[in-house]
Amino acid sequence: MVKENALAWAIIKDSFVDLAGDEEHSAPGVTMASPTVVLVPFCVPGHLTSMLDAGKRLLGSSGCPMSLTVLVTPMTMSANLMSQVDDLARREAESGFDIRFHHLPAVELPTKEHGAEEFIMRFIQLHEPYVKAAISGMSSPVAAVVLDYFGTTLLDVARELALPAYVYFTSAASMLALMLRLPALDEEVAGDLEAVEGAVDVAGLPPVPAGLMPEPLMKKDPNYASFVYHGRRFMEAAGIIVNTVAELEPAVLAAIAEGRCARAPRSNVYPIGPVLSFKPPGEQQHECVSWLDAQPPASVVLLCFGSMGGSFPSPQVRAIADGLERSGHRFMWVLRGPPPAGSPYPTDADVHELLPEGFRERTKDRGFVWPKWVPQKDILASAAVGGFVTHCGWNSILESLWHGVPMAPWPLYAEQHLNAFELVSVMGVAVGMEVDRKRGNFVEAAELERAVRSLMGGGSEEGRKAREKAAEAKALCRKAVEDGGSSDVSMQKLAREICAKHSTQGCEAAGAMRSD
Ligand SMILES: COc1cc(-c2[o+]c3cc(O)cc([O-])c3cc2O[C@@H]2O[C@H](CO)[C@H](O)[C@H](O)[C@H]2O)cc(OC)c1O
Ligand SMILES: O=c1ccn([C@@H]2O[C@H](COP(=O)(O)OP(=O)(O)O)[C@@H](O)[C@H]2O)c(=O)[nH]1
Repeated sequence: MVKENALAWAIIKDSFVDLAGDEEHSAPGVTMASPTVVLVPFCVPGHLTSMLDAGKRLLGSSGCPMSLTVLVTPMTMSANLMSQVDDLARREAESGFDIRFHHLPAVELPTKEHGAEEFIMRFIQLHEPYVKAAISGMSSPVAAVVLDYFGTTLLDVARELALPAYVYFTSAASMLALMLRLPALDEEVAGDLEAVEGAVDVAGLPPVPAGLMPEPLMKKDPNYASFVYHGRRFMEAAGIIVNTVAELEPAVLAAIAEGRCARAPRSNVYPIGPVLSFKPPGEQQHECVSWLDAQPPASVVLLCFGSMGGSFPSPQVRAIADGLERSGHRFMWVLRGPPPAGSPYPTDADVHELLPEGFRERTKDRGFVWPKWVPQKDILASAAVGGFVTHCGWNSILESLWHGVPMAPWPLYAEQHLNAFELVSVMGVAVGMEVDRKRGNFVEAAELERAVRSLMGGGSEEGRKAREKAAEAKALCRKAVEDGGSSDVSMQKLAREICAKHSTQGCEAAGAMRSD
């Protein structure tokens, strides 16, 4: 089972290795004369690929010719991640988009005495001189800088260079609203949020039970302080680009725009989602997808728990197995092995060792247990999948909604309890499931059985509503990214704004860079 604080730390310990370099990869023959938008992602796959895909959409929507320059920060680079970035760079070089990857030098790691998010913030801050030097030395005029939401310290660099800076938010608008609310909430609540009884008020959301707050917000430590810091600094950005769909989170987006979350209106928020990174076509069909192809429509419940989940202690594995067996439904269960010491990422599972005796034999005609990484997007695209038991990572949620698959939320870490709350209590696209956060997010077998039955058509009103709402969400998501849809319009507005700022502020920025 994922231990939330330990997990956050492990992510960092695993990810940070010293790697230096300043190679650049770009499309052959590309000249960088057009203005460039500089992306500064948090270099873990979920953040990097999402920002890159959003950037490509920006190029596609832009009225003026623009290129992208990705500043690759080796701060979060494991050798594996590094090679993934190189693959990505190679693929992009062939994609025809005008994209350049610029590797920043490694910096000395700060001490790790506090939590993961505070560490990330300070580490990004240490990159300031390199980011500034890289931007100042670019051969193309810089139109704008786009920062990861953990990287708001770099707003200082953008200000010094007189460049418009945007924040790219890879999670839900509800989490954004909470972060914008934090500076005021911090003053209102004297002690730790975990001691708050009842609910936390976030405009645009129903009262959020305090027990569902993201883990780093529970205790007022430096880690918590980093979230308050980002929440405050979001207000300085030229705009916040959010991977969400206006029609999925209308109330919370309105509250942000009208200044009911922060102390001032935050009008330049651009919901441009869903930004989903699809792999290039042509790869061989995965075994899981082949198995699904042989199942009836909407008959299989998928259980998959994100990049860091899927490994559970044996009482939980037994409870899942019992719950699935008793539900009587078809299932595809991505069961992973425990992460190696110091890593947050699960290993391939030894299913014979992990599963209760006889379980596979008894369920072989209707169940598929897969011990490794799966192509989750392809699986959710299968007509056979009728429900998704998910850890509620925001990317997984968007992928599920894109395919109209209703969910049963099993949040594990980060902001996922808040996401789960929104799915059930606001969007209505999920059936609630009781997850005992105090017992390491334990779910009892009978509770899983109940949720799966409800989700998959056991006659419950909640399940029927979730299926109906998920189908509606699918239509909303697809419409949003079509020409003239809300996300398309939002992206065009952003592109126009960047072009307009560039033409009016270009001279000022060029002056600021030259004088450095
Ligand atoms: C949004 O609030 C939180 C996010 C995170 C968090 O931290 C993190 C750290 C890493 O070193 C690597 C990561 O991949 C990672 C991811 C992450 O959040 C997830 O990001 C996804 C986008 O890639 C998506 O938005 C998911 O919903 C997030 O859960 C950690 C955290 O507290 C520990 C947060 O409160
Ligand atoms: O076995 C897996 C586990 C995860 N994913 C993908 O990894 C991403 C997970 O991102 P999310 O925001 O849901 O959660 P996180 O892993 O950041 O907690 C999503 O795109 C999933 O489709 C996948 O393809 N196969």
